[in-house]
Amino acid sequence: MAEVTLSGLSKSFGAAKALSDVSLTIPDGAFVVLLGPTGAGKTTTLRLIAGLDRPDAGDIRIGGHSVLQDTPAQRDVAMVFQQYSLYPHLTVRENLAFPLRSPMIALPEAEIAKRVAEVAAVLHIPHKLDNKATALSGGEMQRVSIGRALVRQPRIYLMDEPLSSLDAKLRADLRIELKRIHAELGATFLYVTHDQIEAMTMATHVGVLDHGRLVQYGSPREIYENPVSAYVASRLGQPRINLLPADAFGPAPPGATQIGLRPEHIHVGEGRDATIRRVEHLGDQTRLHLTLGPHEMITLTDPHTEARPGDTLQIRPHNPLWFDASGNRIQGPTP
Ligand SMILES: Nc1ncnc2c1ncn2[C@@H]1O[C@H](COP(=O)(O)OP(=O)(O)OP(=O)(O)O)[C@@H](O)[C@H]1O
Repeated sequence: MAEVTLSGLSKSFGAAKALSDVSLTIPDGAFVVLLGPTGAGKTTTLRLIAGLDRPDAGDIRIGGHSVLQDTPAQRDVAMVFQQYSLYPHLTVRENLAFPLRSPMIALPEAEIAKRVAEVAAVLHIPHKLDNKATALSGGEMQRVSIGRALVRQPRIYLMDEPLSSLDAKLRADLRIELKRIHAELGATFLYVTHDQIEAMTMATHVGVLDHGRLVQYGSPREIYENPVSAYVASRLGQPRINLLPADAFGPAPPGATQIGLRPEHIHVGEGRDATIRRVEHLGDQTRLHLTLGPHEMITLTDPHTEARPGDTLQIRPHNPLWFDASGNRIQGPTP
């Protein structure tokens, strides 16, 4: 286990700047989730820490020691990719044991057998241990990929959307398992996901990347409740935060050009008339799609709502977020 410190990390690929001056400390035992749209630099960050790419500038320290001169194996980190990477001709048992037989680790066979059995149980694949990797479903292969990282008990786990190819049930099960492994082993995780629920439920810290820059780093709650910009605010929250012209409900604080409204910022029962366009029952939430003058918004409502498309209701903002012309957050009173 170890603290990871990135200082002034930059990386370009030709003319494309993948990371710009990223500084970030991942405390020992933290579960850090990186968020950002495609191309923001998430995978590049993981690859630099793993030693699969070299930064153009900056330093990477693990446990206080710069690892820039270390090989990937010496760094003692395990990376799980979005796409499974198994040896197809080996069985699941052999795939899981493989990292433990490398010259740098070379554990006794009895210890290997024990770790393989433990990890297979965690990932619900003990009955598949003697199958060839090619005889597995996609979800099973991905579990074996995760298992290959877990058996090693590295100092740091780097995971790049490891659950995105799995079905919803398995994803939910493995989310709980990963969180349990994190809590039990006290391991340090750096984890990339586009999945809201993974970010909110697993992260101790969230880092938001925008075009290779780290724009905010804090607890999931801080990022959700106190975003520094409209961009950050749009990264968390389902439905997504509604961004409307600042004067959509009346006077706005000086400098504000946009008002940001999450469902909890929308008070229903008084204010401006909004028309219901659609009532969307998603099982775990019921969404109202609203039209407010020329604007469209989405909010949440009671699952047993009697509301119908075409109905009108009154809404007003309640402690909304305000943003200036550059999208930066500004503090302001509720109008
Ligand atoms: N090997 C490479 N060669 C050229 N350009 C690259 C390479 N790897 C990454 N890039 C570029 O660097 C930028 C950041 O890429 P990166 O893969 O880190 O993004 P990401 O946030 O992980 O995106 P995604 O969510 O799609 O995985 C992108 O513009 C990408 O095209």
